[in-house]
Amino acid sequence: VSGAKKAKTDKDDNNTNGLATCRMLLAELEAHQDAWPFLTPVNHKAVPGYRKVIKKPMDFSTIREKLTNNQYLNLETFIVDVNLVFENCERFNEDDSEIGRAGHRMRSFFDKRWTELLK
Ligand SMILES: Cn1cc(C(=O)NCCN)ccc1=O
Repeated sequence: VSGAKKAKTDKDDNNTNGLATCRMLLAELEAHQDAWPFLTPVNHKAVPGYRKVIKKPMDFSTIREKLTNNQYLNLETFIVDVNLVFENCERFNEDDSEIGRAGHRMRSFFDKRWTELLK
């Protein structure tokens, strides 16, 4: 019947909610040589001012945890968290610093990859 709704299963291989794409993108971010500042949560005890300045900390291991716990509805909600990593980095670090430059390189890598994958 034309109106019959297709039952959604996790075997839904047309990747409708983009979670396979999220897994692929996160694996590439984690493997990138410039990922080191972003792999784990910033240690706010070791980084003065971080907790006060950055209201919504985010890092790749937290994103991995959320993905594993099925907390991302779709690619869009995943991209919001990845962009939060880079926004926090730009807010807290000088552009002309090791971590600032790593953040810019990671952001341009990510932008290029997800736009390629979505085409
Ligand atoms: C993203 N970010 C990371 C650090 C950091 O120290 N990371 C640990 C590296 N081992 C400090 C400030 C910051 O914005």
